[in-house]
Amino acid sequence: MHKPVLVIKLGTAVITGADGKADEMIISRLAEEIAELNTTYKVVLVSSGAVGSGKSFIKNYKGTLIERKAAAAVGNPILIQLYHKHFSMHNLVVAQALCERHHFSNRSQFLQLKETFYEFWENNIIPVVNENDLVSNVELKFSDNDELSTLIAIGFDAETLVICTSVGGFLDDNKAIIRSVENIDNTILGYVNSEKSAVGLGGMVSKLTFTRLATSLGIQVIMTGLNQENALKESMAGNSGTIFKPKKSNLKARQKWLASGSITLGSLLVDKGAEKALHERKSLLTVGVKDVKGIFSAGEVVQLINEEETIIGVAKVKLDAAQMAEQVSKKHALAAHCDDIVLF
Ligand SMILES: N[C@@H](CCC(=O)OP(=O)(O)O)C(=O)O
Repeated sequence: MHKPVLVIKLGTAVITGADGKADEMIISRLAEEIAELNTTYKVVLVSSGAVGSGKSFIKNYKGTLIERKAAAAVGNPILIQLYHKHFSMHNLVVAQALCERHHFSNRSQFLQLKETFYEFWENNIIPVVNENDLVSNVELKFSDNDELSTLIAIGFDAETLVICTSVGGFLDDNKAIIRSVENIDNTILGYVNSEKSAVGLGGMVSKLTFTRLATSLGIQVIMTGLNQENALKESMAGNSGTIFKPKKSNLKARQKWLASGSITLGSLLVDKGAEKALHERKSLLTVGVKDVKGIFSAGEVVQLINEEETIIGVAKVKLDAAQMAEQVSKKHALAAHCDDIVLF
């Protein structure tokens, strides 16, 4: 039986209580629901909450980056033990997958990750993913687990990404949950404020950015809370939370992976001539690159930005950021091959 991939992202505020510790009631309910969903989907859990679960072990914790790293390293095993405890009651085994950015920006590393996840599913094991905070420095961090779960959903060509949040869905100006969103247009963007939960990293702005990318690549995104019985089932049936409808996408798996690079940190500013050539399916030469931003290695995916500062696509580059910067506007070196470029 073909099982589509279902990615479920759990924000810090939905799985931890006021004391910062993981809420076992929520995890137990989740285990019950996932045991059922596991019969029809290949499930991936992306769980935040490591910092919250570990921060009480760090003296005078104030939330600096180094304290967060240490707290996450303590909190991750605590969290995974809780998942193990509650999921094993439903004969489900969990595996911990701590990811870093290069596991996504480098295609061969991503394919290794993918192979291992398929091995998990073959063995009826549920991967529980989190960022490997311990070794993620400022420049290379994911912005938050909304980003990580989106990269996973795109890379695995998921049918659905469920983002579980403490607000229970996407709210309009009257704080009422909008049930269904066809297009993330200016009206929808107008409802967003930049508030975040006190404990999480990502706010609604980040959720909407990633939701827009995922839906544009054919993935249905659902935002929901978890504090009611059958929360996942109800939201997937359209009875609670918000469903963001997917767009039709004809991109192949590799092109989707390339497109997911539009949320990486590097970018190339291309001139008008190069933009025209890209639309004629030509490769990108360094002479058409006006500026280089961010840190990236050869073989990674970066955004392509035109002179009007619009993101026009993504490219897997042949040179690293320093080499690219050295060649900018001067030489006709190959910056990205046309097969490695996806325009939006
Ligand atoms: N890796 C961090 C997750 C940070 C994060 O993205 O939190 P959230 O915005 O609540 O999903 C942790 O486990 O605490």
